Amino acid sequence: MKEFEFIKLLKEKCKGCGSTPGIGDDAALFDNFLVAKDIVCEGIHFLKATPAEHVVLKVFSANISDIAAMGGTPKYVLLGIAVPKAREGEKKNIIEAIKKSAGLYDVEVIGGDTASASNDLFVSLTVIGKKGRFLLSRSGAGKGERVYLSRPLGLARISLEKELGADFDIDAFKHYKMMAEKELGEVLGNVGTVTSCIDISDGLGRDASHLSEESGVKIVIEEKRLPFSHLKQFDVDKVDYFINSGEEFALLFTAKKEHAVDSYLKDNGFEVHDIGYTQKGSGVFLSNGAKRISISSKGYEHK
Ligand SMILES: Nc1ncnc2c1ncn2[C@@H]1O[C@H](COP(=O)(O)OP(=O)(O)O)[C@@H](O)[C@H]1O
Ligand SMILES: Cc1ncc(C[n+]2csc(CCOP(=O)(O)OP(=O)(O)O)c2C)c(N)n1
Ligand SMILES: [Mg+2]
Repeated sequence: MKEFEFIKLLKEKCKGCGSTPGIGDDAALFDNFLVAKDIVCEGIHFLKATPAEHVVLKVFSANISDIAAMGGTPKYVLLGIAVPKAREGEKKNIIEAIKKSAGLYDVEVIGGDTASASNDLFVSLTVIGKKGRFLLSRSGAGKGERVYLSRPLGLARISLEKELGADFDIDAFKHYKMMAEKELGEVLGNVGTVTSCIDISDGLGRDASHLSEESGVKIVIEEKRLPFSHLKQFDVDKVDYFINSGEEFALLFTAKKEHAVDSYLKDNGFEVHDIGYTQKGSGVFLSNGAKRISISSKGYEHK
């Protein structure tokens, strides 16, 4: 049973547990507080050889990103960590990295849990944030809206492949340094015209498909609108790397064209990209002239 089937079954079984709204969005909402949790595991999100300080920043970014995707402001985190013997010498660096990451995102570490681990390092956060004026969800997109992306995608995958041994001229640890869109998320949660939002953790295709499914609309990404200049120096299939790069922590969101959210954001210092539109139907498609291909499953899913 893979990740999304597991979550679907769990959601069915846990229906009626009393929390509103519960499983299904980037964070849950309780009394104007947003709560989210993400874990990173050795061998899955990072390697045995990866310095722990990079791992710590990644787990912060993944969690802060979920609050940004709901239009909120992250405030507090609880940190869970299990450190294996082999990383004993890294413990002081880990503490420094926690302090630095919390400072970068202006959140306070208010608790957590610490354990030893037999072999692998695990780090997890629970993040608590304040709701913005408007709650952004995966389910609010309507048909006939524009689809916006906060920044170009692809470099996280290229740098991950470099860490895994590929010969790219890029920092092998860049994918640990992809920062969450904290400030943009706060702005999006206050404009009032953003209809839905999700962060890019698995990849554009798969994350757009979560938004498409939850909102009940088809999403069409227009290839000619995708910004590719950041991938110029890399000898890769630019479209594939753009739509199939996870752990980017960019935001994908929708709004009606007449609300000109992109111009408003530009006036406020955020240059976002208008990459496509929604329409009646289902699925996520990449269009290039008359050609349309399904990209709903382009991205990462845990086994
Ligand atoms: N083990 C779990 N127990 C309860 N809820 C879960 C679990 N794993 C995932 N979820 C919930 O399922 C939804 C989708 O999870 P995920 O795809 O990991 O979202 P995200 O990319 O925001 O972390 C979220 O609402 C998340 O809280
Ligand atoms: C060693 C290693 N292999 C593969 C990856 C790529 N990778 C691992 S998990 C993941 C997707 C995002 O992780 P997930 O736990 O699903 O985050 P969430 O969607 O819950 O925020 C990606 C792209 C990696 N970072 N490191
Ligand atoms: Mg998650």
